[in-house]
Amino acid sequence: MSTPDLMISATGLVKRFGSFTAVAGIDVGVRRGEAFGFLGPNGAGKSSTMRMIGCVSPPSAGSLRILGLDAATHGPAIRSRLGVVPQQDSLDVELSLAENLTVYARYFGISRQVARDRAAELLEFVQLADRADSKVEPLSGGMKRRLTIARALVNEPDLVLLDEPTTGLDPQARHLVWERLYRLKQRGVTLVLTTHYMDEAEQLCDRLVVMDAGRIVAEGSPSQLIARYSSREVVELRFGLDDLAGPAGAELVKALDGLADRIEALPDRLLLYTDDGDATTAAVAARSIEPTSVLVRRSTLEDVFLHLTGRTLVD
Ligand SMILES: Nc1ncnc2c1ncn2[C@@H]1O[C@H](COP(=O)(O)OP(=O)(O)OP(=O)(O)O)[C@@H](O)[C@H]1O
Repeated sequence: MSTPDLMISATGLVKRFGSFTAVAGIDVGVRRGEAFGFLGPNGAGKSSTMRMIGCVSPPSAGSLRILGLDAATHGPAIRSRLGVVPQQDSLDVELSLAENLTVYARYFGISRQVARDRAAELLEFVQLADRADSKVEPLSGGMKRRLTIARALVNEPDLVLLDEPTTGLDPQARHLVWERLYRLKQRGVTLVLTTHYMDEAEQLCDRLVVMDAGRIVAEGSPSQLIARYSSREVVELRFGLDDLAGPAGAELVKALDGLADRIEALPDRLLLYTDDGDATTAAVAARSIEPTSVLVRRSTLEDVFLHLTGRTLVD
């Protein structure tokens, strides 16, 4: 791929805090128009990576080019062309929704009239037009998030960075944010987001990297990752906690030997990775094993993460 098509190009990117290495040498290439995700648990190094990409935190080592420019030498020029949605909303609660956008627009040298028009358009886009003149304070978490997204679009960026865009939101509010982000992508905007929600990554990302302890442990589209690191289906067998603790749990796993490609033991359930969930369920029953419940589902990125790291994404 030619360099102009790469919105972000990182090679051997490192972030150290004193003797601690938060990002341990990662290579990333993000193409124009795609939605790219960093998926990983808390502490994986996602935010540290995003802050380097946002040119607010200098890399400790490695090379980083954003929009074709060197992040080390062109920070202000890059920042002026990015949209940033930080993990914590930093809205001015004293101002109205529209004023939050117009005041922010001034940082980019956008004229008052253009800022006013753009604010009206963006509030329409995030479905908050009817509250343009209300104060921010009483808004719900989901509305504040949408307003923060609108604010990030004030300078008409080609590249928007979103750090955990829906953390802390209820399911309905999350879906609304996903839907707006999807529309943004349809308009040709490149989205880069971090998340520790596998469903968010599956919904939004064309391509993603799975991060753990500062490193990239896998890369691909959600379906490629699932095909590569998991089976088509998963049979979840739930048992009482006592059934799975210690030797009893080990006995159970042994009793299931040969029924699945792979078995993962979690504190409250066993996961059987298989291409035919119903056949596996029948085979379990034939061995007179009696879990408290059985669920057959398709594999998700959560299963990919579990396979790669031996841990679940969300505790
Ligand atoms: N300013 C800092 N000084 C020291 N350590 C830091 C600093 N910022 C982050 N870290 C550490 O670096 C590691 C990676 O943090 P980071 O915030 O990048 O992870 P994350 O994947 O974004 O997780 P989260 O979802 O919790 O934000 C963590 O162990 C964190 O404690």
